[in-house]
Amino acid sequence: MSEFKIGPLNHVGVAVPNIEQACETYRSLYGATDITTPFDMPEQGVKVCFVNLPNSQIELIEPLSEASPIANFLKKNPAGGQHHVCFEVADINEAVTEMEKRGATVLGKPRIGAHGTMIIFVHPKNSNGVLVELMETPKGHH
Ligand SMILES: CC[C@@H](C(=O)O)C(=O)SCCNC(=O)CCNC(=O)[C@H](O)C(C)(C)COP(=O)(O)OP(=O)(O)OC[C@H]1O[C@@H](n2cnc3c(N)ncnc32)[C@H](O)[C@@H]1OP(=O)(O)O
Ligand SMILES: [Co+2]
Repeated sequence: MSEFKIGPLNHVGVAVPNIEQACETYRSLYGATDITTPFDMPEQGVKVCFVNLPNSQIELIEPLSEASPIANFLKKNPAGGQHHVCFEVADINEAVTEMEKRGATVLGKPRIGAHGTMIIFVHPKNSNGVLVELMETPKGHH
């Protein structure tokens, strides 16, 4: 087996029905001060922003339409919920090859994520019910 392994936790994705209200919760309930302005990622079907923390990020995601990959999740969890965890990897193509070699189901093809690097998703059935995102480490990090 190759030496491939996951790196640091980059973010925890949280699906929310209303991103502005969720930002307000992190501000007023938890005192978060560094929250980015939400922006649309139509190719991912979500509006997204980040609650920046000293050691990681919470990624808030709101569906842009019924066709969003998070639409079903929010139907089942109308108040929102923890949606995915994201680990950094050195090389996304190596990640795809190794995940598949190790028997995991990679969902779709590598695509550009919200941090500007390539991402993939691994089906929750492969990791104890947790949807896992793997993202290439941004240049200049670590
Ligand atoms: C902001 C951009 C980017 C970034 O840069 O960080 C992102 O994070 S985008 C995040 C949103 N995008 C994605 O999630 C893409 C990958 N996801 C998918 O392809 C789908 O969401 C899915 C995982 C295949 C599920 O699709 P869905 O339409 O919900 O299918 P089902 O309802 O049939 O679900 C199948 C099965 O999986 C369970 N499930 C669904 N979502 C999750 C989840 N987030 N965590 C854990 N489990 C999940 C669902 O309950 C079903 O289970 P069973 O009923 O037991 O079969
Ligand atoms: Co994400």
